Amino acid sequence: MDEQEANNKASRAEFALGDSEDEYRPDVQESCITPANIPCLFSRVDSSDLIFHTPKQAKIYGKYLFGDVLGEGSYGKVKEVLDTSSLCRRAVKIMKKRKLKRIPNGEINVDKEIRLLRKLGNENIIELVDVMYNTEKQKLYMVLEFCVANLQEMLDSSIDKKFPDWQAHRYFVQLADGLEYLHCQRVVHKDIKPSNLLLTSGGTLKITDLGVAEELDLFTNDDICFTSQGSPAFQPPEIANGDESFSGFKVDIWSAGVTLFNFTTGKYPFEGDNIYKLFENIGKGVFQLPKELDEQLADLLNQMLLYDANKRISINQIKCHSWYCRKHCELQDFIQIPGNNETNDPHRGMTVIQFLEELHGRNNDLGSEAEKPPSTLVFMKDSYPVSEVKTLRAHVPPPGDQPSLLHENKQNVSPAKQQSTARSVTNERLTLPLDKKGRKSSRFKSVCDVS
Ligand SMILES: Nc1ncnc2c1ncn2[C@@H]1O[C@H](COP(=O)(O)OP(=O)(O)OP(=O)(O)O)[C@@H](O)[C@H]1O
Repeated sequence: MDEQEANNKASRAEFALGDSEDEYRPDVQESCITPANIPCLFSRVDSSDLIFHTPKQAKIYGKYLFGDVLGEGSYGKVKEVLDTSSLCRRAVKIMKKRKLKRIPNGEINVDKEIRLLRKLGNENIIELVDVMYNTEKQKLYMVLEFCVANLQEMLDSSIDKKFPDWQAHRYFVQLADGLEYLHCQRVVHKDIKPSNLLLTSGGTLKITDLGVAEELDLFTNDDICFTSQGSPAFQPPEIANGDESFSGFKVDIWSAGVTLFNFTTGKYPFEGDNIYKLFENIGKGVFQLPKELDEQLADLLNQMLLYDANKRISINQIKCHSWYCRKHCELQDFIQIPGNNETNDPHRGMTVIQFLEELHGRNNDLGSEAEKPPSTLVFMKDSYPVSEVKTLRAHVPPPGDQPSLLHENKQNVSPAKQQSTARSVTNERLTLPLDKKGRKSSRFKSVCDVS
């Protein structure tokens, strides 16, 4: 037997297994390898257990580069996108025509939402940036300003499902501003609830989802409505009792009252095992406020959840109420925006980065540490074009190089600097009146060249 053959024999024997699946016996002779032993070498896997990880492909539609799914509603998915011309982070609601046809009033509601959002413009109302229609795929894209979270997610993530008083007050003030604007434009929202209140990374509240909103006749003096399609737990007694007509504005006041109740107690004023029981309870209008609740807050809630809509507090009166006008000390810890469970990202960073890297390459090819372009922490407000960011230090790549990209790159920043930056951001946000988030990642990005 020559040396080569001896080596082969030895290596074959190395893989001959013993009785136990994990035990291998280098001493077992080649003759011991039989077809019966083979299953021990390759454990059997059912085809249904096989998961193929096909790499995600970058997708561009129009000038938008698509990122991950942000959430899904009854009308369709909402995805994060990057406007490649302005470098603004956006959200796009994708709706299939076929699905809209199956939803009662689906197409009418979407048409109405687009029409309304196009004409509205207020800091506390979500901005519609663009609308696109793909005739081939029969899909409608509503490009919206980007928000980092909705208030329902934040409530769900907190231990007792509520906000501290001052944080609830901060959101409620913005909700009242947004509602006041809508009512001045003679628009009744009809579906105010925490999941329809979004937050930008700067902590600004945005009222969204105007799919069931109603634009009142400009030439009449009243706010009488005849239909409602809002979420049951947030509906007032006049709707639960099936009144034929009702004041639209007072419906929004009631829903905002249920929302404030939920913000501050973690509960709902009316509950029921099914919609009939729930409407029966709302219809009676009797609810309990927790005894420990702040007196002024209890008074405001009682006035917002007044059974008689004619006597229910108006938005102007809310803005003069003592709880509303009072300064609220930021004593308790605030409820932070939870991380993204899907992507395991505690900071909800930009999900388009992976696709930018796929399209333009990673920054692996950078030379030595000394040759790397400077990496700078910049304040990047999600809705501002990067060109407006004063602290941005642009690296102009040599001709022929790939274009520079926005890239999250914390490695180039010392841990001490990261920590101190995070601290100052948190403190800064705590003192800002509209700030709620207090986290660094979505606001702070580092910019480095990727070539
Ligand atoms: N502009 C946005 N920025 C970031 N996330 C958003 C934006 N708009 C919606 N989302 C998220 O996408 C998800 C789906 O929103 P969508 O408005 O389609 O449905 P919904 O209001 O949750 O449900 P439904 O439409 O059934 O009432 C939600 O989790 C919402 O927080």
